[in-house]
Amino acid sequence: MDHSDAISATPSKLSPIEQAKRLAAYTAVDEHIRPNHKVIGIGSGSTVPYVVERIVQQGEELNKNRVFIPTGFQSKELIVSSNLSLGDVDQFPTIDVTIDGADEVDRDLNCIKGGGACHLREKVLAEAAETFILVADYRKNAEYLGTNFPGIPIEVVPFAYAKVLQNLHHALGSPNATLRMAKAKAGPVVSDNGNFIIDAPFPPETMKDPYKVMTRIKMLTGVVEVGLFCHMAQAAYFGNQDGSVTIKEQTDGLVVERTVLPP
Ligand SMILES: O=C(CO)[C@H](O)[C@H](O)COP(=O)(O)O
Repeated sequence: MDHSDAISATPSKLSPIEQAKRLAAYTAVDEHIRPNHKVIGIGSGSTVPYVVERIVQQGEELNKNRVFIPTGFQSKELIVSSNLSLGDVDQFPTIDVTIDGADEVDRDLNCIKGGGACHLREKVLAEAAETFILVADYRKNAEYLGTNFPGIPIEVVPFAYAKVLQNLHHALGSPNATLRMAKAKAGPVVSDNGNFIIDAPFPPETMKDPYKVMTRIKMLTGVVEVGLFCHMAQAAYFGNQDGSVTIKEQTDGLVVERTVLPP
């Protein structure tokens, strides 16, 4: 199977955005999930089901000897419903490859994550992985973070949320930081870890140095994890509208870009 499968399979059933997600996911799996990989981290979001779909297509023979580590409730369900073996990072603190979605990726492969409030576990699985790969559609491919996805998701322990919000508003330069509210429940979003999520937008100048802003936020007492992943990804795959895939990858300490053209 190759890149063309992601374009040809039931095209009419998928919207152009969904096709772009699937293209990215299939290409990333084809290039990074090898027969010798036995411990695989599965991220969260709407692109990741295509990652699992492609892994399942690699066949039972390969998958029967593998264990899959989820980043949260959604990916756990995905692994179980795909009849793949479930593990956890406390059993497997070293992961061969983790593939995950992203809310935005910059030219240096830094990214914003946490749109689905899963970024604590996602960062643990990214850090535990020998190789960490991002998959997304073309809308997530940006020069700088904060271009299309303005807020940085921040997981906080519930009793500290008001103090952290105040720190963000008055000391860190994010006057519009807000507590993320649930859509089908009264009150705030509660993460898989029982915590709250703050979304903190920062001015473009600040976002040009995501590592600096990440460390400043992380130093606030009450913050559990920041949805900025700096210097972690080896590559990011973006499915494009024309059926091509743009790949940004680390090569000899530099991020280089290549394109896989449609068949
Ligand atoms: O960080 C995440 C969840 O916390 C997701 O990976 C991110 O929101 C991307 O999701 P999608 O593939 O639906 O665009």
